[in-house]
Amino acid sequence: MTTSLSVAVIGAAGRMGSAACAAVEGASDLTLVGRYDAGDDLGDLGGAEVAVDFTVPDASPANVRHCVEHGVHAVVGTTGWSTDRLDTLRELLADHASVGVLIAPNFAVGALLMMSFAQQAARFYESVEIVETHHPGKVDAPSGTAARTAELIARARAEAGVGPVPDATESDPLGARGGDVDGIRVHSQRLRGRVAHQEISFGAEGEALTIRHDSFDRVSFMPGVLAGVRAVPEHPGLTVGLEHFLGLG
Ligand SMILES: NC(=O)C1=CN([C@@H]2O[C@H](COP(=O)(O)OP(=O)(O)OC[C@H]3O[C@@H](n4cnc5c(N)ncnc54)[C@H](OP(=O)(O)O)[C@@H]3O)[C@@H](O)[C@H]2O)C=CC1
Ligand SMILES: O=C(O)C1=N[C@H](C(=O)O)C[C@H](O)C1
Repeated sequence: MTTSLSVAVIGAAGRMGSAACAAVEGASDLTLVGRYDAGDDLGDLGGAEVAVDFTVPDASPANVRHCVEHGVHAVVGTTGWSTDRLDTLRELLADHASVGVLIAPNFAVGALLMMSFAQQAARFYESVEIVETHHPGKVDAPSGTAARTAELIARARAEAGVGPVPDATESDPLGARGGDVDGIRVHSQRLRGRVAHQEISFGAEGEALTIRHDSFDRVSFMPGVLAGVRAVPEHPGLTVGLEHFLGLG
């Protein structure tokens, strides 16, 4: 007899949370036992074994703390997990050794491949910049995916001994050169009609390489969310990036 894994969704009325509820309800091996939104008491999370968090950067750490302290594994898609926040979560998890938390900047398999390909390419190109495009309802910039991609590229460049990206800009009073994540320029666009898109442009003498991923619909994230839910109970401690559950990390 197969048993069903019980799942709660926090941020259930949001764009991602509502899609996650539908995905869980559509999976024969999972049972949706709770939907929570702003102002709700998370309580025992309806007896869930795994909670999924798609809320807002300022709320997610407290939600995840609540899950961990109640022995509930967590799959987190919410952005804003800075190094400090991750360190605090690691300390908390040290006291709850059986609990697993997955923080996933992007659940779309193509986005994971895009980041992996970018890491591979990073050491071969002197120049690189990232442009991310999202729907205008997004509250944070740059996207978590762009920030993570920039970190991975910067790390790969540093390991290979590649120097700074060349850039002669001396004056940029309007910030037209974009944000700087670990020395990588990141540009954010917010456009009606878009969902989640990213393009990484590499340049070297006489050539260019462009790596692009598009999520046209939030269904693109759902196989990854469900894979995270199924795998997280088997991975106690903190995992950053779904790629580590898919053999891509
Ligand atoms: N990892 C990935 O693959 C993806 C990650 N994301 C990320 O997921 C997050 C959510 O995105 P999205 O669904 O578009 O955002 P939405 O604004 O559509 O949804 C957020 C939901 O969270 C609710 N909420 C706010 N505060 C709390 C709280 N303290 N406790 C419980 N619920 C709360 C909101 O309620 P109310 O509106 O009443 O405040 C809302 O229903 C963002 O950080 C986004 O970047 C998005 C897509 C993919
Ligand atoms: O807010 C979104 O929509 C998305 N957020 C995540 C991010 O910030 O990277 C993942 C995806 O890009 C969609």
